[in-house]
Amino acid sequence: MVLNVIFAEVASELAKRIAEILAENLGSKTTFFAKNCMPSSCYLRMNRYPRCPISSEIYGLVPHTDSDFLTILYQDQVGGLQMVKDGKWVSIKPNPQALIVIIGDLFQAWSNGVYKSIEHRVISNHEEERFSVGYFLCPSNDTVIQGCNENEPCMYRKFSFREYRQQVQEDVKSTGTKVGLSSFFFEWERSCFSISA
Ligand SMILES: O=C(O)CCC(=O)C(=O)O
Ligand SMILES: [Fe+2]
Repeated sequence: MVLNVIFAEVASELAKRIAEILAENLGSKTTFFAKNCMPSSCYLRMNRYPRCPISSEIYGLVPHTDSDFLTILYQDQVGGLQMVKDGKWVSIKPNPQALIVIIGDLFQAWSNGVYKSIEHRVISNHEEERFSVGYFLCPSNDTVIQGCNENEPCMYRKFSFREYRQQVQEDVKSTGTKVGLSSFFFEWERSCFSISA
C-alpha cells in the first residue's frame, strides 16, 4: 500500500480515538466523532516548503488555526513549526518518533471553549526544504457543532460545518484574514467584548 494511504488510515483511527478521549475527559462518552467524521469528510495534506535564502522571517505558512476538530501532523527533521504558548511563539522541535496533535476550531466550539484551537505557523528555512504531512479530522458539511448544554452558558451559537467554512471564506474576502470562531460568538459574548473594549 502507498505510504500516504497507510498514514491516513492510522491517523484517522488515532484522531478519532484522541477526540473521544478528550470528550470523555469532559464527561461525555460519545460516538459523535465516529458518526460524523468519515474518511470522505477528512483529508490529508502534504506540505512542501522550498528553502528560502532571503530571510528566516519569511513564513512558509502564515499564522493560522485549523478549521477542523484536530490535526495529526508529522514533520520532518528540518523544523520550522511554531505554536503560540503564553502569548509567545515556541518552536516545536522535530522528533522522528512523535506525531503532533493540534486542536482545531471545531473542538474549541464543541468543548464550549475548554480546549483551545492553537495558533501555529511555519518559518521557512535558509538551507533546506521541508516536508510535513497533516491529517485533518473534519465532519461532514451538514454536521452541526453545538458546544454547550443547559448547565452552562454558550460561548458560540450552533453552526454547521458548511456554515463555518463559508463564513471563513467570506471573512477572508472582506477582511483579508481568517476571523474564525469569533464570528460565531453568542450575542451576549459579543456585547461583553464591545463593553470591555
Ligand atoms: O507544516 C507544518 O508543520 C504545519 C502545517 C499546517 O499547519 C497545516 O497544514 O495546516
Ligand atoms: Fe495548520
